Amino acid sequence: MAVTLLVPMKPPRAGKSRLRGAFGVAPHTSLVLALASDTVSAAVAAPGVDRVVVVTGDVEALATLGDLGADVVDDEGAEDLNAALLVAERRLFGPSRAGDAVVGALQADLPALRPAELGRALAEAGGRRAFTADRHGTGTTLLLSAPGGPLAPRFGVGSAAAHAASGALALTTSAPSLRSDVDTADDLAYARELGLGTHTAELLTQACAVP
Ligand SMILES: Nc1nc2c(ncn2[C@@H]2O[C@H](COP(=O)(O)OP(=O)(O)OP(=O)(O)O)[C@@H](O)[C@H]2O)c(=O)[nH]1
Ligand SMILES: C=C(OP(=O)(O)O)C(=O)O
Repeated sequence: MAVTLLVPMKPPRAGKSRLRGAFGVAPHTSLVLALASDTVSAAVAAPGVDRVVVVTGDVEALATLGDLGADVVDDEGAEDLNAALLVAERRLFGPSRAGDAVVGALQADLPALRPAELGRALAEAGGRRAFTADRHGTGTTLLLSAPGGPLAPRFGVGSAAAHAASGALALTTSAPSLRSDVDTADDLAYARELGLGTHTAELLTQACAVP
């Protein structure tokens, strides 16, 4: 079963506004890129993942994610996150989603992500449309289609309940690193306890070293 993971991202200067200043003097774009670099590196290495595709309105600003093994594609001016995912799904698989490929959406702010935990979630889904809720139980960090089926994303406030209501299976595998997206400074502290990936850890060290 081939799994392609879409990783939606606003242009880095615009995204993750709630984290502005959380890394002291580090530029905001560096912070957004570090979080995404750790996410992409782990996703590319996860068992069962064939392809990782970053979907964004600013391909140029995120080109370095290509060096980590992701493809970076334009969201064609999509108006929001769900629309950007639909644009990429259509672009990669065509309008009818023929074949048995699984498409997923993975949040770009999972700096503690462990490849094995993502692999366990894919294995538990086992070809069913499924999702992982974030550690608060309200948001969604990963949504997977059934083979050949539509992703039908419902990201946004209360997305875990929305995905469950749409018939997606709530995965129960213990995967703290997959559930720990970083929207706030508190989330960053939590991910730090789990163990940050090298890009985010190094940026944090540099930011703290500057008086
Ligand atoms: N390509 C694309 N990605 C988006 C869009 N809107 C949100 N995203 C991305 O989807 C993910 C989750 O979105 P949000 O939780 O709203 O995150 P955010 O807007 O970056 O963060 P805040 O500004 O703190 O709310 C983030 O990686 C966003 O950058 C969009 O219109 N297009
Ligand atoms: C958009 C979502 O993510 P976040 O927690 O980053 O706002 C979501 O969980 O649906």
